[in-house]
Amino acid sequence: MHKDIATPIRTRTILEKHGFSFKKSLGQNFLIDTNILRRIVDHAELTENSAAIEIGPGIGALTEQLARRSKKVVAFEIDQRLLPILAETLAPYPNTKVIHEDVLKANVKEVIENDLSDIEDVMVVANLPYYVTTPIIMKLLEEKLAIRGIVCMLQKEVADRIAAKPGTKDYGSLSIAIQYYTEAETVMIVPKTVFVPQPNVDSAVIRLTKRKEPAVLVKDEAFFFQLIKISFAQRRKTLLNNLTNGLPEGKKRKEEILSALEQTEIDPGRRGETLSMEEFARLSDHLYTSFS
Ligand SMILES: C[S@@+](CC[C@H](N)C(=O)[O-])C[C@H]1O[C@@H](n2cnc3c(N)ncnc32)[C@H](O)[C@@H]1O
Repeated sequence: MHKDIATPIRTRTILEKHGFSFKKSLGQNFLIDTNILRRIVDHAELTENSAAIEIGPGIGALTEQLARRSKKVVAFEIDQRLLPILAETLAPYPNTKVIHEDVLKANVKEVIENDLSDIEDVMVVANLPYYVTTPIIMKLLEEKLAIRGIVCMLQKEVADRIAAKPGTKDYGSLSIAIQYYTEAETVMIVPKTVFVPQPNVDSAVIRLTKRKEPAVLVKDEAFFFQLIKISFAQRRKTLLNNLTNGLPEGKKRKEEILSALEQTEIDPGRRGETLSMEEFARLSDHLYTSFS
């Protein structure tokens, strides 16, 4: 077995040897604790027949643990300066492949079809760059990729919002958008001390297990998500207020909204944060029909 990358001394040695300096703008906070990395990988429940897609391998600390526990790892790294480092640290792991690309611009579907065509079980596992956490997760879910789920480290505050239930202060459009596609749970809280440099915020690991079907079936997905965004536009306002301000202009708009609320048995005085996803779905279908 090769020496673990993720120890404070080994990480420092590798970085110094290559004269690497962290770029805050790329969310570069590297993990230096092998135990934490192993526990992250545990939560992905990989087998020797699984593949992992990693976003932002850094110097390969998580990649190494994934390579030991799966058949193949494909990692997207935006920072060219890390490529020679990764070539060195991942040399003992021929089942790894690094793609030098911004994951937000990458064709991940094609990578799964080409590089992982022989693999049935694909998980995304990552210590995400915090400046683009939400766009990355939403991209992976909206593109309806053939993956079992996502296990990723992110800001604790974002993890709380993603896993929040109706009626709580963290519940909002992000909770619904992600829980529409997945079952979301926070599986670990991670202290700042296991990163170099230490981030300013607390971190958590979440597991998103993809649903076979979305959590609710709606007539029009785009309208459903638009309705949710509008319903949370001003959290302190009532649903009726937010909907009247946010939905497209129309002569009878307010009456239509009131009638849809009445028919779906939703009190117009409630706030968006109290509505379950099922209630939003019912309301969305009613309004969609009366608006089109
Ligand atoms: C939080 S660090 C994680 C590094 C390593 N996986 C670890 O756990 O130590 C985030 C990594 O994502 C990379 N990164 C940032 N933005 C990216 C993007 N848009 N696409 C791919 N990689 C990105 C950074 O260069 C950095 O290596």
